[in-house]
Amino acid sequence: MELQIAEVIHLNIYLLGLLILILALIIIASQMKNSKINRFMASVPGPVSFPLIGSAFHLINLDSTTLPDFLRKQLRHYPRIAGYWAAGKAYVYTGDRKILNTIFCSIQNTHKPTHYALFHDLGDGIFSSNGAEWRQTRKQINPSFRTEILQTFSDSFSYHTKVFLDNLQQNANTGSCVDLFTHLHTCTFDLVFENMLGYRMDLQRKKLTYLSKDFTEAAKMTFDRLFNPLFWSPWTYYISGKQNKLDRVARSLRNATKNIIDIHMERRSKNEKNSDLGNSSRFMDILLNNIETKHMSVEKAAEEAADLSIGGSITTSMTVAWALKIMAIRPEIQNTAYQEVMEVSEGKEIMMHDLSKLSYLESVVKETLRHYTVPMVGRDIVEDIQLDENEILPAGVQVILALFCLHHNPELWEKPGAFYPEHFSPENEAKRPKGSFLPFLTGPRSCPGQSYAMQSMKCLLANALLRYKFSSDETLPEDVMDGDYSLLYMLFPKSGFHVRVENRSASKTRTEDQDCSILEKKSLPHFTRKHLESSQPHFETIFENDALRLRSV
Ligand code: HEM
Repeated sequence: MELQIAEVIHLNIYLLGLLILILALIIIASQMKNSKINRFMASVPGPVSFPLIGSAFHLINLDSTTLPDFLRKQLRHYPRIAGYWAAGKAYVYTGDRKILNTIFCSIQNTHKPTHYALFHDLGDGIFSSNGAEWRQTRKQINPSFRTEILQTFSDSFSYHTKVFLDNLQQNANTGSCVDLFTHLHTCTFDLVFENMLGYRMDLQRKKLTYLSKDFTEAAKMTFDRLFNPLFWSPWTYYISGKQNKLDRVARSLRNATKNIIDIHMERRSKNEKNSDLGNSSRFMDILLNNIETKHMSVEKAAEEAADLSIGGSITTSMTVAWALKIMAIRPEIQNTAYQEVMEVSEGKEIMMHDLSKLSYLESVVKETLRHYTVPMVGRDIVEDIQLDENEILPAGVQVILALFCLHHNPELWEKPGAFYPEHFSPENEAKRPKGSFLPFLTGPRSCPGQSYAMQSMKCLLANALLRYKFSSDETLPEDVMDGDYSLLYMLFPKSGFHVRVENRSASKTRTEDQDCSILEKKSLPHFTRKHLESSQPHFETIFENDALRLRSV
């Protein structure tokens, strides 16, 4: 008996010893890791840091409207890199070209930080996913952005551009201003729904602008939440009543994408496969194939579709709205772009194959993106990155990658604060070091929709210039960084996108002459006319009911 007790005591001491050893190893490992982080943070400049709160007090006034000014000060004080401590966590902020390119191109460091989870309410798909799930989705969707697929969107671009321009006609020659944003956002929703999800919603034709308005409101709420730590907890957000509102809007977009998927699946089950639909690389086919092979639930596919519709519509519409607003304020830029479009079009509508000839217009789009694109993105560093010979960015820090600072760095841009399309003339582009302009990022987690975006934006702008002249009484600040913006994925002007629209009498374009029914018949890239007509009433009913239900809540 005594022997047994001694054995138990002996065993317990042994286990206790093992436990202490494991704990000691964990503490040493974490200290080693932290000391790496501590060493790195001590080596980079940054604001003073106090125990517990770190440098968080610097962020007290930061919100979606003060962000541009904050970024500007960062650029001035810490042009290369800065370190911040907040709530015991190390944050690194950088707008440096070399560092940005090194981080973006790192295959291991594609993780998005936890705050991206706040965007799950709007769409819980590729935009915020991480690890194996992200890798798998990304690999699968990449082919749906190939040139040969994009080329099939040509008629669809023409059709929706034409509807957008027709809708603007009621504001033409009235002398009063129209806010372009909702018009454009509804148009780019139509484009993404049709080209990516294989469904013609015709929101513009039906004047269903609520999707743009509700979604914009929900996105604004999410960005406000991002800057308000009080609302980061689901509980406080729920109690504030905001979560309910957000859910309602998000449900509307999710229902839309889920209904589109249901319609496609129904067709597939009835063997109504379009000959060029079944195994193609189009985005919707990829989702449907994944559902059929049970690699993805219908709900997950709807989330992916919602994410893509958001990412693809708000960014392109905002860029086009900015470019038109700027050309309205700066007639000399508008005239040069118009002359180029006229030469290329020879009086006809600009089609997709004409776009590569519009180099000045492309410079205008790029200069617009330089100023107003997504100003910053975040990454969690999960594996050490060698920044240069003597500098390692350690795993465990979160980085804020400030494209805004890169795009306004006086060492890279001749006139950083001016709107100057000549920054993108072939000579100036050749002089600038590689990786100075990253509106779509670079590397494995860059924007897959870059070519789609450039083509759809140029198509909208070129045809808009052919048909209308834009003007405005607003002025641009001498230094673009002095403007009043809020963060809405990109920089959104507080004054909106109000411009006057006038018909260009001398240049009646083919778009104007053309009977829309011809375009309607031409512009069905995914389905035959029969497919669209048969499904349209079904979907419209579901969607409009949703709209009514939402409005009545
Ligand atoms: C002017 C237009 C656009 C701009 C400036 C833009 C910019 C960006 C940026 C900066 C990111 C990275 C975001 C981050 O890491 O936090 C991104 C990601 C993404 N974009 Fe775009 N984008 C545009 C248009 C589009 C379009 C038209 C589509 C699709 C039709 C699209 C689809 C996506 C997707 C799916 C991602 C997530 C990629 C991933 O995480 O692997 N974007 N975009």
